[in-house]
Amino acid sequence: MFLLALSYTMEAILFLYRSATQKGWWPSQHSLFHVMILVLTWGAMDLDLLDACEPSWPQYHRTWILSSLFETTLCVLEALTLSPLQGGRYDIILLVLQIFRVICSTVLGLQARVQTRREAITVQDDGESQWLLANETNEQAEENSDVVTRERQRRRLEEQGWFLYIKEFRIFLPCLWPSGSTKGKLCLAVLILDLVINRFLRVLAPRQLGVITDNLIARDFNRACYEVGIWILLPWFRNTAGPLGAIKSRALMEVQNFSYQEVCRLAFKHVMALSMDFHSNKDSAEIIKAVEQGNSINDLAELLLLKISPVVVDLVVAVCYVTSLFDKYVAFTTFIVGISYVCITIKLTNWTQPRRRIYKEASRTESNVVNESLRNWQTVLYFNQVESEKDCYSRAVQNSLDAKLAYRTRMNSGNAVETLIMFLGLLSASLLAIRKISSGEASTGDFVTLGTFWATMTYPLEMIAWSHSNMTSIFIDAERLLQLLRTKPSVSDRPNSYELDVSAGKVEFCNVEFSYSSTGKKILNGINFEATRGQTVAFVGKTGAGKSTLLKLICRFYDVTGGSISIDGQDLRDVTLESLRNVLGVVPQDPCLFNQTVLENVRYAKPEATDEEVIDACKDAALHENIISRPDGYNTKVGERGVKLSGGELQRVAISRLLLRKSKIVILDEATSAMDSSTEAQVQKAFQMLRSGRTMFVVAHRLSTIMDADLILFIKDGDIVERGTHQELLGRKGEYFELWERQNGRKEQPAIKRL
Ligand SMILES: Nc1ncnc2c1ncn2[C@@H]1O[C@H](COP(=O)(O)OP(=O)(O)OP(=O)(O)O)[C@@H](O)[C@H]1O
Repeated sequence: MFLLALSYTMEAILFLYRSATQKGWWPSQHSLFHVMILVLTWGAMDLDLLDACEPSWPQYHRTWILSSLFETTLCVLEALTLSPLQGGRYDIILLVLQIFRVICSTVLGLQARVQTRREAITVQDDGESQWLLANETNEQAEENSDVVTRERQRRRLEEQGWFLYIKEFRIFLPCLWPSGSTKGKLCLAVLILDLVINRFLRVLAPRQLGVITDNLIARDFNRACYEVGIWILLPWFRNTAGPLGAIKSRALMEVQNFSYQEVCRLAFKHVMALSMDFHSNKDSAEIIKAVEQGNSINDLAELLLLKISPVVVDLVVAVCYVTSLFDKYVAFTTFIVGISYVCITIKLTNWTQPRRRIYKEASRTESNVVNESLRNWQTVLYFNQVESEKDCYSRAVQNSLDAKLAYRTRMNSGNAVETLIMFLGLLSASLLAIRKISSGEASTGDFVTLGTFWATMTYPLEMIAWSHSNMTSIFIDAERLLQLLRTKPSVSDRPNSYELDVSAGKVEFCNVEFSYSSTGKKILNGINFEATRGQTVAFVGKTGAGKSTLLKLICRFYDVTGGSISIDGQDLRDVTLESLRNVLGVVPQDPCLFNQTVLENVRYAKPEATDEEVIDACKDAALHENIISRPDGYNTKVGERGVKLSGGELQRVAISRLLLRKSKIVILDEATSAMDSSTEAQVQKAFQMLRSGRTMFVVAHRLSTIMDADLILFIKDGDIVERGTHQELLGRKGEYFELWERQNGRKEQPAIKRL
């Protein structure tokens, strides 16, 4: 850095000395460009470094690479203009100084690159471990929350720059590349071909206008008419309604459809595979929104293929073409205006982004508020809170509108600055071109060509800047989906997991301990018992004792934190989740139904079941009469989550599913709690039939329903405090006996403390 500064000082002294002694005080055109480059180089570096509160290696990397590019350009220009005859001592010293600076900035750029990579590896390790930590210890409903993760991603973007940030999105690559589809590949080839043809057409159209102007000035009208014909034809070819445009649109649609489908599939599959701790901690509206916004990643295909890659080609072509028309100075002006435009636009976009984030957040909150209120409509009415909900929603809408206004204001200011740069650029290029025409080195037609071509040249520049801001938006929208995809399920198949083989149906709990990661509180403390085929094990105890948790562990919604659960000697953690869930039949505490017909809901348990099988299952579950009494019978729609059914009917639909599926291991979590006693008695009969040949686990508060269980476990604060059959437990006269007596009215219920 010190050497570079020294070289610049020496150069400044030389420049002043030479101007004063050899060529007078008026600097040459070449010297002016020289100064311009210096200002731009250091301007760009300062902009980048000053922008960050704490400059980091990626920023040094960017600035040195930029500096090295500018210096190399300058050096080449210097070498080209230096003729051996004219080149005096000072010019040669100047050239040597420039070569020195090229070497210095390149070395510094490479060093910064190495440091950037090192930092990246450290941060990645850190990130990975945090994710793994998150999954293994499952610490975080909160830490894993959107706000924290988004904030961390935003910080990473600021600290590491775009390159490393974009790298994180590589998991979307398979969705964008149609590897398995010949049609998709063909469409990509069409798009690439269109790009190549378009590059030629972009230059030919302005050139044609110049040729027409020259012909008109030369009064060669016949030739001018012919050239006009070609001139009209060229834009038509390029037009979206032209033949090329139509083919391209079709191919683009295919590619976009492919990526859209792939992203949706990937997101859905991943979210469905996530574990219960994730689903119980996340707001489903938030997840849906994330998947929806993640679809904007599809636009990436279009952006990368059709917007960014052609821009580089267009810029090179523009510089070469303008050089051939006028000279390297006009071309260089174009180039410099382009670079400044892009740099400043990127800076302005970064300046606008925080407001965009706030706006997005506010609009998400707005949709969450309305979602929550609608979902809890009944609760709102019970507590007469319509007014307060309305106020809350109005506030959310107002916040969203304010945030939108702030974002749009910043965006418009940025646009004004960008347009100003382009106007100034056009002005300088036109003045330089007029100088060439006045000296007879270029024709009037060339000026017309430049004017028309400027619009063509500015388009790629605008496209780079637009792509940057658009890409920022795409990535921000996709951030949420990225978080989801990076969240690994806390319960998943182990690398060597195998298919569960159930023969004796022996389920064994061996010193099982468990605590939910979100609270860390121990729920189960060393549970031991076993059950074999044909046996029914019932869990009883006070609410919150840990009964449902035991059932969730059999389903492996969570992994035990101590001890083990096995089925026929196979540890649940070693078998595949799919094979485990294939042998389980569950009636949960709060069954959920799809908003479909009763028939479809029951058949969900066994898609290949015939209508007769479904009806038989419903009859066994004492549901048949209720269904046929409805006008649409089995085709009655049950409403969202089954709201059109009573609590008892809902439970019976769930029981019908279970009876239809005939699983080897049956789990009933207060399956009949919402039924009247006569319906319950009918359902119990069905359970009696189901018992034989199956291992059954039952949680029940009404002890009369589990009296004939082979083993009753009384759970208290995560421990089995009593075990045995109904008669044995009654004989023990312990906690179970007390509960039984209370339920049968022979003992007083504990007094409810009055407030
Ligand atoms: N997802 C969860 N995260 C954290 N704690 C939980 C979670 N689910 C349950 N708990 C807690 O674990 C304890 C045991 O809950 P569990 O549902 O197993 O009780 P239970 O005996 O089935 O109660 P009930 O008879 O009321 O259904 C309770 O204190 C409960 O608050």
